[in-house]
Amino acid sequence: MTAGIDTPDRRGRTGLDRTGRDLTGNPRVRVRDVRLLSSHWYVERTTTFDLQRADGTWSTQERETHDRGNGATLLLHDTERETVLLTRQFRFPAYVNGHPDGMLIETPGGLLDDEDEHPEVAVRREVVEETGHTIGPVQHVFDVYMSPGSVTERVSFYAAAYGPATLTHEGGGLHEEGEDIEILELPFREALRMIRTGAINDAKTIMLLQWAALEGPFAGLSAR
Ligand SMILES: Nc1nc2c(ncn2[C@@H]2O[C@H](COP(=O)(O)OP(=O)(O)O[C@H]3O[C@H](CO)[C@@H](O)[C@H](O)[C@@H]3O)[C@@H](O)[C@H]2O)c(=O)[nH]1
Ligand SMILES: [Mg+2]
Repeated sequence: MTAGIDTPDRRGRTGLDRTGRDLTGNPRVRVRDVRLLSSHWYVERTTTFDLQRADGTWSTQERETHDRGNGATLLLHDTERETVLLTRQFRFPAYVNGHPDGMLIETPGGLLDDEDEHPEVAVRREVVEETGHTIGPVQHVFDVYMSPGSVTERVSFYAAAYGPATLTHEGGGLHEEGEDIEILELPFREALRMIRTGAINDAKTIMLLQWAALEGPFAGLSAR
């Protein structure tokens, strides 16, 4: 008996070694075996598959995947005041890999509750929890694989307006889940400058700020 396969793991999951076995979308890929390596909080697997090369010959590959589900994130913008609302929180994976203090400036967001939750529903919940703003209409921007060689996560990106009228809660994240999130309002131009200096160095945040400048709510506003 193995937790996560035939008995529930610490998060109640079973059958974790079945993921990927029934894929049929690509005739040049044949999944042979899936091994569960870990299901402590997120799920690590190694999958053996045959892959047909462009010249028609087949090779066998083994690839590890880190599966933590999918995520969603959102840029809060105030086009009148030319500001954005970002979060700041401690991120251990960045801290352990060279970030001076691990305090990352990010657009709010988080993981979907499960694979059936719509990312727009998830992003509204995360934005209220983290910033206190209950947003109106949201604009879908793009869906992105952030690290496709190893991490399965697909992140859905959105944007929405915020202002005094959307502030309904306190924000700051869920204390019972260990979240302690600062809210940071920045002039949009200042946020763009912070990408240049490295003060903002989270991928999703940079992507949304640059999208906003290129073709989003701040298109046409000079970055200087
Ligand atoms: N015990 C435990 N708790 C964890 C662990 N990893 C995360 N958590 C908890 O799980 C929750 C995750 O918070 P979310 O707001 O849902 O996710 P996030 O970490 O902010 O961001 C995720 O989504 C982003 C996309 O918007 C991603 O960019 C980011 O990498 C991450 O996947 C937090 O309460 C955190 O404390 C872990 O290893 N152990
Ligand atoms: Mg979050």
